[in-house]
Amino acid sequence: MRQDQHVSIRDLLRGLPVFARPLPLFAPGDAPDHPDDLFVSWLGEAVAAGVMEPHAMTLSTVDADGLPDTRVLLLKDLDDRGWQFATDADSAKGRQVAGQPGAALGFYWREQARQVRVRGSVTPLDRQASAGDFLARPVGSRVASLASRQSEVLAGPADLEHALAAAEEAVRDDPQVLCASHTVYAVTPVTVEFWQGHAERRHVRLRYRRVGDAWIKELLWP
Ligand SMILES: Cc1cc2nc3c(=O)[nH]c(=O)nc-3n(C[C@H](O)[C@H](O)[C@H](O)COP(=O)(O)O)c2cc1C
Repeated sequence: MRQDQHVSIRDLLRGLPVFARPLPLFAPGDAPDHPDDLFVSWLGEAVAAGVMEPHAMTLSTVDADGLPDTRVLLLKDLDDRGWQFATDADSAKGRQVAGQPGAALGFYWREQARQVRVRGSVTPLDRQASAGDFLARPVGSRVASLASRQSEVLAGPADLEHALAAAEEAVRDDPQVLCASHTVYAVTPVTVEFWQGHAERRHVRLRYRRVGDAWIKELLWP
């Protein structure tokens, strides 16, 4: 990169507005005792505010060499079993969580300058739950999962086309066919942090920390 290009990119980045819009207020004193309840309430507010894909979240994991990795996934459910996502157990992330179950989730709802961070450990749900999740997906998604060797090197588009055609046929022959590697995982949190951005950087941070069966709420310096 040339020096003059670098200067103009830096100027571009530093000139971009941040949080220059009306933002919601967050009164942490009124927050519920359980982080899931606050998440559900914030998610509802994100949906109402028109946030695109508010259920999209980063999942960060660590590989066998201790190198972090991250990617975006969809949150599929949230209940007593944890914060759930579905993916291929043979994918990079599937192998990473099998070796090192520590993981983090991150949501960013830019329209509201809200961030939610979850840290905890990942465990697969039982085969029945994963099978049920798989069969509930639209046929195109099932075909794509059956065809995919997610995260492996793809030699060329033709290989994908062949795999998709074979998967389509398999689903036509047996609409109940399962994808053995399709797995629902649950993150059991140890901390969940809610962050409300503020134009003058008076951000509000509320962290829930699990102690035994209880949740401790604490404010954090922004
Ligand atoms: C908005 C969005 C939603 C996604 N949802 C999923 C998902 O639910 N499950 C999944 O396996 N990949 C999903 N992906 C693709 C992943 O980001 C990623 O490319 C893929 O899972 C392979 O990741 P890996 O190689 O680290 O295992 C999504 C991507 C985006 C941008």
